[in-house]
Amino acid sequence: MATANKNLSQYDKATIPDASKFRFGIVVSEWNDSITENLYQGAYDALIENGVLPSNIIRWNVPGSFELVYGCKKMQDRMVNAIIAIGSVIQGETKHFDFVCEAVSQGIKDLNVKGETPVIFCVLTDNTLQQAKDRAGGKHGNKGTEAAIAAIKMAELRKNS
Ligand SMILES: Nc1c(NC[C@H](O)[C@H](O)[C@H](O)CO)[nH]c(=O)[nH]c1=O
Ligand SMILES: CC(=O)[C@@H](O)COP(=O)(O)O
Repeated sequence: MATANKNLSQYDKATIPDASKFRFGIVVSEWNDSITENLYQGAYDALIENGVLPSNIIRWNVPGSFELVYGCKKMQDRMVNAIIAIGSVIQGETKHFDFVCEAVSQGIKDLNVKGETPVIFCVLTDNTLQQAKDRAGGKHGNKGTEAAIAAIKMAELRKNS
């Protein structure tokens, strides 16, 4: 189902595990920070709404989405139950968009394969700034909220596995 047909901020609270004992790392790209700050706020608010203590949320910033992979790799060395990687990649004039998106998605996939701490892919890859705005608290909701819920569910899966 395309994002246009759902709201990224909607979830059934009854299906969310108790997150009060979990610790989360959030690594945030500074590129397109008008978007990434909205994504972070959506993720932070959803974690708090589901019982996570503010002191159990660790935030690090990285320059761009390409550096999310390194930042999340180092975050995996910390005592957190799950990690959220937040970025916004927007198509420019060149093929650079393709290389950044590929590197980040493959890199975060690799961290999930090789590491013990789940890393949630909260990286928007949009054709336009408007598409990014629509998915970072706009008409399609907030991808950060969706990512926080995924992080809680994956932390619970890791605990029970
Ligand atoms: N164009 C975007 C970038 N580009 C920067 C790279 O992510 C990286 O920081 C640079 O190549 C140095 O290694 N990053 C984004 O997050 N979003 C963009 O739209
Ligand atoms: C995703 C990017 O790196 C891109 O926004 C950079 O813009 P350009 O392709 O015009 O250099």
